Amino acid sequence: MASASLICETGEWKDLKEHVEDIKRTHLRDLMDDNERCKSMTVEYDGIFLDYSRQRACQETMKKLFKLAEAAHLKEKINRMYNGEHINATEDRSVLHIALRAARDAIIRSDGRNVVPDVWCVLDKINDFAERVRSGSWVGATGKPLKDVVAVGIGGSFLGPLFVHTALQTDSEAAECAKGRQLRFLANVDPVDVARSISGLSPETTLVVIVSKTFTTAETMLNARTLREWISVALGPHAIAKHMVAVSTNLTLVEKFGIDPNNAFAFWDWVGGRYSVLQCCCCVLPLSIQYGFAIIQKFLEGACSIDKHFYSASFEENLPVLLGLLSVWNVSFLGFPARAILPYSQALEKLAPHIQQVSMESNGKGVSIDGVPLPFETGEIDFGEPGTNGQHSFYQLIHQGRVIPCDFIGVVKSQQPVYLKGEIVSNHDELMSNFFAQPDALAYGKTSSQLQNENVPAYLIPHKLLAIYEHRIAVEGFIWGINSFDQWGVELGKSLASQVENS
Ligand SMILES: O=P(O)(O)OC[C@H]1O[C@](O)(CO)[C@@H](O)[C@@H]1O
Repeated sequence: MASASLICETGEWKDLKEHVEDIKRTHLRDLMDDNERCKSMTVEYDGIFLDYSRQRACQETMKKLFKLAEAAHLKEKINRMYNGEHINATEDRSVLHIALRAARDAIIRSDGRNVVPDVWCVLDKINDFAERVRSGSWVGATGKPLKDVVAVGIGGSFLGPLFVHTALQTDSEAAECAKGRQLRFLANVDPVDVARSISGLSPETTLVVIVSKTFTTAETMLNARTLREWISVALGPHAIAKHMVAVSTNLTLVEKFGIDPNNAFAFWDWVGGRYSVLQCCCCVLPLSIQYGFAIIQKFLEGACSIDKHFYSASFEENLPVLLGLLSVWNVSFLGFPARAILPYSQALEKLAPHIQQVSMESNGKGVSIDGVPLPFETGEIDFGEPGTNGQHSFYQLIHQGRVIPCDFIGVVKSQQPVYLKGEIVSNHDELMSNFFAQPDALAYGKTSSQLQNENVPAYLIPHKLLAIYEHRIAVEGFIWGINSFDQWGVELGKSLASQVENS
């Protein structure tokens, strides 16, 4: 008999299990015909419009999921996270990525200390450093401005910054700020990735930013040594001080590597590696050099808006809570383990790879946070591509092979409007026609003309999306009663790899 502390032992869980039979007797088409139900399944906050009416759920389902949230003490767990309690029990740490984007005057405590001033001290240092590099007052060993950056990191120290860079590259305001600059990423230990990351770059005009929370990750450290060699051979060992900086919690190892501690940007162990996309350094440092701090500050403000919403909105109006509960419903009750992330925006091309890590590394667990083996599966198998590319790739399986819950993400206003003479709609509206049609094709729901009459308000902005997914993943873990903030399974792989390397 599993411990009573497991969520699957509660009456609320069993009630939902029985409810599955009711839902199986319905068809999504019928659920979609119930206008009152569909209207009750839309929520809007700060320019994000969520329509979850195409989920195989009814209002009764939602009521039962809110009761499950109570049984899981969801609100208490959110409060404990925001209060800086060590909810990452296995590593005895707070989980305070919300502090990374808090307003300067906010008070967020970890172990009794308000950490927000520390965050802003680093943000101000980044702002100053980025401005010096961008303006040319910080130059390389031969006196040339550093117009190119190679960010070395892997996992959350790579996928998040890559996602944001991909989203900003085609934004006209951001692109203007980045004129004449290149930002490259080096993640894989494969020397092909090294070659690609420095192809066409000169050491004289390149700044290497080593991004590593631990400063021990084997791939990152070998890549850092490889680029250190590339710079030293071209410019001499003394050049390291001008061409390499680091972001890490481990300043001792940063200094041991040969980087001046004054050129290191510290961050804290209360930030999980994959939750660090909004980390002052992992993301903000290379991107502030590329685009300027002002653009990135908007990004932080967007995430902060979602943090406030997640903390204060009722569960019925709470975007991350609704999405997290629906994920639990799909995985643990309807038996749909996968989730497709389908942004109808090429700028969001790297959202799915990033969320894959945040979600699957957080919630792919086999024991509860108390170490009790779980009699049910947790986590989602995330995958996705931007629309309409995915429609010409894997959608067939979703249409006629399996039921796969999908996150269709649409953006009202294009970054790059194009409207050819003689075309019925603009290129962006051609894209959005598919955005509206596909969910209905899958759900046999409303016709596209009905949908187009709907008043889909303000556009999605990437940073709010990220914060929503971060908190949605935390909600899933809180409900499943697991630790979404450690990754011991991955650690095992790392230690085995170093054993193989040594042998
Ligand atoms: O930033 P670090 O310490 O180099 O770790 C890189 C990545 O490796 C992991 O620890 C395991 O994949 C991730 O959580 C992290 O983002």
